[in-house]
Amino acid sequence: MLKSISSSYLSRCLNKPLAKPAHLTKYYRMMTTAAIPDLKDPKLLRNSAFINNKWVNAKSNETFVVTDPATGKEIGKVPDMNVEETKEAISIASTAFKSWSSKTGKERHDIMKKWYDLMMANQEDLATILTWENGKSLTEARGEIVYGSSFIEWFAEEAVRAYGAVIPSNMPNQRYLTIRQPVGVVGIVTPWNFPNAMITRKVGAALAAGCTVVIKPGAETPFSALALCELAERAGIPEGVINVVTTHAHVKDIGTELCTNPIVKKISFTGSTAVGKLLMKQSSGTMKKISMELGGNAPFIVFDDADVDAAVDGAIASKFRGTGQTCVCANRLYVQKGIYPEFASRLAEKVAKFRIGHGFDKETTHGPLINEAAVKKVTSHVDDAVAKGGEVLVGGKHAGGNFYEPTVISGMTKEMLISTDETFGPVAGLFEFETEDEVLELANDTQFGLAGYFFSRDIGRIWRVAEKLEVGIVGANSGIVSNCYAPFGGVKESGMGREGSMYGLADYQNIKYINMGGI
Ligand SMILES: NC(=O)c1ccc[n+]([C@@H]2O[C@H](COP(=O)([O-])OP(=O)(O)OC[C@H]3O[C@@H](n4cnc5c(N)ncnc54)[C@H](O)[C@@H]3O)[C@@H](O)[C@H]2O)c1
Ligand SMILES: O=CCCC(=O)O
Repeated sequence: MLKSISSSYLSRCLNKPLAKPAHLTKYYRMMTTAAIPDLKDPKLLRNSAFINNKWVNAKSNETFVVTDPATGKEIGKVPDMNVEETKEAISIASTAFKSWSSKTGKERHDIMKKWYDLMMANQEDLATILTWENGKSLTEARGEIVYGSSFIEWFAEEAVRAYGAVIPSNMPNQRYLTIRQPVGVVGIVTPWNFPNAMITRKVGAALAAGCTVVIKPGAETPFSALALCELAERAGIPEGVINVVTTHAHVKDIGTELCTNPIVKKISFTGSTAVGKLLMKQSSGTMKKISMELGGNAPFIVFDDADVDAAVDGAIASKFRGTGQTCVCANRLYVQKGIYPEFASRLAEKVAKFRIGHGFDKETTHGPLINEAAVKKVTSHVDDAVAKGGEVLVGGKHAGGNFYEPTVISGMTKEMLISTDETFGPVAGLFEFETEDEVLELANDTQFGLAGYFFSRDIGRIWRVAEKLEVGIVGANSGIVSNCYAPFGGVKESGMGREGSMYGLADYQNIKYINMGGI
């Protein structure tokens, strides 16, 4: 690696000082004054679990508090369900499976389409609930509702396309056919960073295939999951097809129940690689089908021949979406020597204009991190980089509460924590490189393989690099890669299975081969 450039050099490139923007210190005012918008339909804010289309409390009457990550203030309490209640939900889902799986694809399509329409009709309320519990800006939350709803629409349309095959036979008196059947009850465990879309991406495919589900949402963001249930019921989704068990204290036990209960035929998980490995191990005893959407450590490569403006915009979109808390966020930004100063200065200049604050404040571009643990992790990554010689160009400080300044660090090296560990926060660490071979080796030197990005205008290089990156998703001259039409999923320790797209339904189906003899 080459020696990093200095900030004074960058300043000269920019022809102005890279001073820290004063507005970053104003977030306290925004944080405490942001008013929570009234919901047009207050019934969407439910504070009970949802089993068999009934709103239920924990039999123990245990609850847990959900807080606004921007202020630390309580939003409300939801039931802390336990293993017994999870067993009941699984059994109810199993009963519901008989009738839901017997419906035609068109019947399932019609109900799911109504659900999609209701989500879009209630976009603003769903976004408000999402911002409140997750912290992302209202603009981003509105976008997540469109994104999340799109999976219900997409899979409603896929419900009628569960084709089988007729296979040419080698026996004159036999015919070979395949049909696709739903796997059964699915246990779904989702994280807080996309409280709507991580649920709909799984539930859309499951329901379209004819499966029924028991969902355990992230404890930080149960209200988005419950609002989806309220709309599902209004759309006519029958009793027992969608069940949500909320918990904070019993996460491990409920996870174990979902993974070991023989009625559950599939586990679909989105979250950290460590928990994914545990759930997979626990599921092996009953040989469940598995989908794992796990952690990433995405490389973002800018070659000398890139369109710099496009690369900077791509880096911002990829790195700072959700305040850096997405699994496909760029984690290591590799910039070729010839373009490094220009890219670094332009990126720093744009990041300096970000405005952190409460997600409901109109001026906020980036919300808080989810909790104190996240702040600690980001702080440790920045401190480690600085201690090992990294130079902070913008940000670099905890800004109080769960806020961390959007940060750009120059002069990263592979000895630093960020090169191996997913930061999951608003820190863009810039590594300088010289050759294509060198950067490919660096980019692939990780056990993760979810997303990888690069910017180049050389068509040969675009093919080469896209083929050589060891990831499930490539952004070639593109910083935003997620949509319902394309397959989402990783390789290596980033998981298995694909969500969304023409491939997503198959993860919730078994192929049955029928040998018809006596012909
Ligand atoms: N690949 C993807 O699609 C994707 C999407 C979002 C997040 N992620 C990853 O998720 C991580 C951040 O999310 P997180 O911190 O909430 O992850 P996490 O693994 O801690 O939690 C995810 C979910 O698992 C539950 N959980 C935690 N321990 C459990 C246990 N022992 N048994 C059963 N369930 C358990 C949590 O309550 C939550 O619902 C990052 O690594 C990120 O990359 C991946
Ligand atoms: O955080 C992971 C999911 C992000 C996405 O769907 O783009």
